[in-house]
Amino acid sequence: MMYLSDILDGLAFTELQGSADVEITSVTFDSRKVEPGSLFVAVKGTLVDGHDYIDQAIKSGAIAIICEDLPARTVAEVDFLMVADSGKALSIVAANFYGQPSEKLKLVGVTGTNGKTTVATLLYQLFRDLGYKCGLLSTVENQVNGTVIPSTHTTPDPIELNSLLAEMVEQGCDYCFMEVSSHAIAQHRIANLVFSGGIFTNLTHDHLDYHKTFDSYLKAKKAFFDGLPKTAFALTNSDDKNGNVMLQNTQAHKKTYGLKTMADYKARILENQFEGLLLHIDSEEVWFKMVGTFNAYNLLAVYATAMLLDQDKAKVLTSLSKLTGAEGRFEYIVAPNKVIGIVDYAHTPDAVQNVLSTIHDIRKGNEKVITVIGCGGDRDKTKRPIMARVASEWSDKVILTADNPRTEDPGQIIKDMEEGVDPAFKRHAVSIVDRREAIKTACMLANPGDIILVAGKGHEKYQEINGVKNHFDDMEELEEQFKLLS
Ligand SMILES: CC(=O)N[C@H]1[C@@H](OP(=O)(O)OP(=O)(O)OC[C@H]2O[C@@H](n3ccc(=O)[nH]c3=O)[C@H](O)[C@@H]2O)O[C@H](CO)[C@@H](O)[C@@H]1O[C@H](C)C(=O)N[C@@H](C)C(=O)N[C@H](CCC(=O)O)C(=O)O
Ligand SMILES: Nc1ncnc2c1ncn2[C@@H]1O[C@H](COP(=O)(O)OP(=O)(O)OP(=O)(O)O)[C@@H](O)[C@H]1O
Ligand SMILES: N[C@H](CCC[C@H](N)C(=O)O)C(=O)O
Ligand SMILES: [Mg+2]
Repeated sequence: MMYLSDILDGLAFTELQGSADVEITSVTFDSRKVEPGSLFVAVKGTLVDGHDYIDQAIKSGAIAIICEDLPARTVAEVDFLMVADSGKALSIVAANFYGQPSEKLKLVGVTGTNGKTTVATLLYQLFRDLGYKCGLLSTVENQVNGTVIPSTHTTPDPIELNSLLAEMVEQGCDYCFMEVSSHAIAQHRIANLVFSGGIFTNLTHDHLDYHKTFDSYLKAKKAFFDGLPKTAFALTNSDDKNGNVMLQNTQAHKKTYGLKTMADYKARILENQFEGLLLHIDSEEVWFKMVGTFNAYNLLAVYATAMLLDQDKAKVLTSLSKLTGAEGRFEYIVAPNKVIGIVDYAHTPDAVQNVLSTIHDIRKGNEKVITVIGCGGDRDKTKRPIMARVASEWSDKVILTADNPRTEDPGQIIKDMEEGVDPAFKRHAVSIVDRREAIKTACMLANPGDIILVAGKGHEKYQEINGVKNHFDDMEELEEQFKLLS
């Protein structure tokens, strides 16, 4: 049994009416999920204002309301608590409601533009292999020690987040590795969690629709490190231009990793091939199954984290050398006629550049590179022409197509992309709106040995059009087409 007074610890509020001694059945910020006895937290969102749904919440049985502004009509039996920031308040009461689960395991957060899913997944796989019970919160999926729970966000909302952490504690997990998105930091989804460590991967162009400027995107990421406790470690990529900025104001133990600059944890690439990476890492030479320079960074970040968490070096390197990371990240298949198909979640200019330069570095000869790429609707429009430019400059042929159009016209998204293709590369580029047709055309154009990169959707099993998610799987499409190539 949980009383309102039990879940207000750490919350600065003014109580206007009612009594904190009411029993709370659930906490929610969505009036549609209110049930009798719920505490409803009214949050000002990006589309609508949760305060407009207070009446609805009360009708559905809410017994207490947390809000920033008092509604015109209040109800005597309902407790109203006024706070300065409902988003922050939501995180505080959610953590209290679920018994502060982040304090009961070692929680490690990964932030940065690219590489979060890869690093968090590798850590989860590594620590399970080392014998620990673990949890994972990621874009691809959430996991509680092997049990998969589908994920809808890179970082869940505070209620789902704390409820998943509580489940991990219940199942006896020692660690949880989670992605920390910039949206989550800005919306205080992670406020009030107790982290044992934070990892920074890199910062490049993304999400400017939401953060408006690169500087405010940077500040959002930095806020995660600013908020880490003294007992935590803060591990940054010292080769990234903003790597050290992240640690400027943190009180956590500062640690660095890098391939080029001075760092606490260093590695050097000895071989970079389709079959994997040979790294000189912390005085050892080890083969890994992961491909490309960007994965050398991811592997080094994971290795450094394992060291900071006091794991045995030899065991860590042996285990890491076997791992292949997350689904839909540089996954490849080979057709009977030796055409190679790669599915990769590259959906930022930097990721597209990284994956294509990796393909260039590791191809055996002069095989053609054919890239199929689109950009998501209702997301950062400014990255569209840049992604198309990078793709056309680094490919022998590029097919611009739809990604998740969401509520936008896919033809218009492709037009935005076309703007970025330099005239010198125009002859390399064609536009085919239908993604299935685009993949099919790439397969028809490929000769034995050529490489087809299908970028942007990685693990996604759907294409979202006007709020409907239709089944679509890049790898499945390639497999179908590859059956016909002999
Ligand atoms: C732009 C954005 O980030 N939106 C997120 C945000 O919603 P919001 O506050 O803007 O919601 P809103 O629709 O304006 O509603 C405001 C409030 O009114 C409430 N409401 C609304 C309607 C109603 O009938 N009753 C009601 O109570 C809502 O529950 C909400 O509390 O907070 C919600 C709860 O956490 C999120 O589900 C929602 O994610 C939307 C669906 C989304 O697409 N988010 C993406 C952009 C996102 O968060 N991506 C990041 C990063 C991706 C990455 O780089 O990996 C992620 O972490 O996944
Ligand atoms: N360390 C890295 N540096 C740059 N690019 C990377 C790095 N790791 C992965 N990538 C590229 O970015 C893509 C996405 O990787 P990943 O899913 O690990 O990133 P993410 O940060 O979780 O992305 P999201 O913001 O969507 O959650 C990969 O498919 C690859 O092309
Ligand atoms: N986590 C990223 C995913 C982008 C994936 C791409 N397929 C798209 O739909 O834009 C985002 O929310 O921006
Ligand atoms: Mg991710």
